Amino acid sequence: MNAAPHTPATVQPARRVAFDVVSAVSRDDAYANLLLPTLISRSALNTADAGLATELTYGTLRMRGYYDRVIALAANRPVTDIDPDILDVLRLGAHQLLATRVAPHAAVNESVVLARSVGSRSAVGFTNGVLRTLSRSTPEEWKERVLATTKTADDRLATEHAHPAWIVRAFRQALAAEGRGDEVEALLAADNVAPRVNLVALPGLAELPDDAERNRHSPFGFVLASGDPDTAIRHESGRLRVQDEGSQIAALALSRARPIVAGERWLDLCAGPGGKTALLGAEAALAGAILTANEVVPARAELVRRAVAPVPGNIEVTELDGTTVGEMQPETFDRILVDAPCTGLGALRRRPEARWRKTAKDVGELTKLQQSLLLSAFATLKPGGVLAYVTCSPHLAESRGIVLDSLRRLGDAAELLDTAAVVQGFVREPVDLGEQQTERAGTTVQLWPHRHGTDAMFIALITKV
Ligand SMILES: C[S@@+](CC[C@H](N)C(=O)[O-])C[C@H]1O[C@@H](n2cnc3c(N)ncnc32)[C@H](O)[C@@H]1O
Repeated sequence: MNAAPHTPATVQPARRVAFDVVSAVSRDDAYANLLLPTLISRSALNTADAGLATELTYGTLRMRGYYDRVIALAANRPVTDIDPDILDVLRLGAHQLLATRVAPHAAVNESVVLARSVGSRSAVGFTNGVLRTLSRSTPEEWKERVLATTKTADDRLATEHAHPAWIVRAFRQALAAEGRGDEVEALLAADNVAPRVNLVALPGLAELPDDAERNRHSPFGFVLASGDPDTAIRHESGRLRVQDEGSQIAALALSRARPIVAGERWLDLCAGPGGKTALLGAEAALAGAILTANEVVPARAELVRRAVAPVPGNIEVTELDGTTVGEMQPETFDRILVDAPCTGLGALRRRPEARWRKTAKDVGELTKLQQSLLLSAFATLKPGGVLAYVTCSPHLAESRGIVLDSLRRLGDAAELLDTAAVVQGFVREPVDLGEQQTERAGTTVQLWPHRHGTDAMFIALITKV
């Protein structure tokens, strides 16, 4: 057997953690953002090792599709013919060799030790051989070779930026709808850069800290120039929260759609885990509105209760199926947020494995639920009230498609508001929204990671005539 000389005897703890997470994601559909912190703490990794484990895990999961194409070339066989555990070892090794500063001999040797702990003797030799082949060419040479095997322009983009081709097509269509189809590559690249931790200071409840670097658009959003976000959040007992800037803009689009009259009743129909509820609750409390939150999954409803604990106003949290609320409580609320369950294609930069888990089929199933939640919300909206339909997906079927279909079904009873004008009215800097498509004088808003530095949130404000 030709295992490398000087191979360490045991698997380094950071690499063990990274492998355990990557393989649990491949095998058991585990969520890396939940499992990784658990395993880091169980293995008592120091800060440097925790950083290494995080980088190896997230980098490998994010670029998995690309690494598989490289591995197939280096191994001279399809990755489906490779033992799943060994394939995960190779993916971690490929990430170290192609995208990190880990010394090539260390990347190969550590991978061989890992392979020995999970595979047969022949698998150890195979791992050694494939990674040595890989280490003999530069990352640029591998990229050239892999891209030479692609057949279409979209396949090339999908391969280079490690996105499934159906997602590339969906992104291109959504960008083309606003005359910006040529931005698709910038969007794919933005998805591969982990964003800094973004926070919100709940209005009326917390001040921006001294070392806050303010968000470009959200009046309450910031990142910390220095210091640890967790410490700042603990210090402010939840009045500072982690929240993407796009989510803040979506919640504020509803609360700022028109002046608030004291005593208004608001509903957050799909509230879990409660990020937007907390911001809406703070806005409601400032103006004397009464917020109810609803979330059908009990464990997530519990997270909403925790999220709103620091917010005044006794926010009630119910656990109803949102699709039934319209029938049960007709014409009850003045403002409603429908932050619908969606594919989450707008938040891929924060969920590295999500792109490989979703399929085009998920879109069809979700649109049925989205449509019925929107129609139920419209039924529980008072005449003259405002509803915000929001998704963290730019897929046209989940965003504009649902809105246009609902407007068609609701006829003269519903009107799309000028959502873009509402958003431009409260943001700190004007938002570049591309070409606006108007629908009976109304507009929608689509935010983008590459253009706005936010998740790709979609927002449509609808009123009941
Ligand atoms: C996109 S998430 C909401 C995120 C939340 N607004 C926030 O900012 O933290 C959608 C939520 O809708 C919930 N949901 C799914 N089906 C539902 C239904 N039929 N009725 C109410 N909530 C539902 C999901 O459990 C999930 O928590």
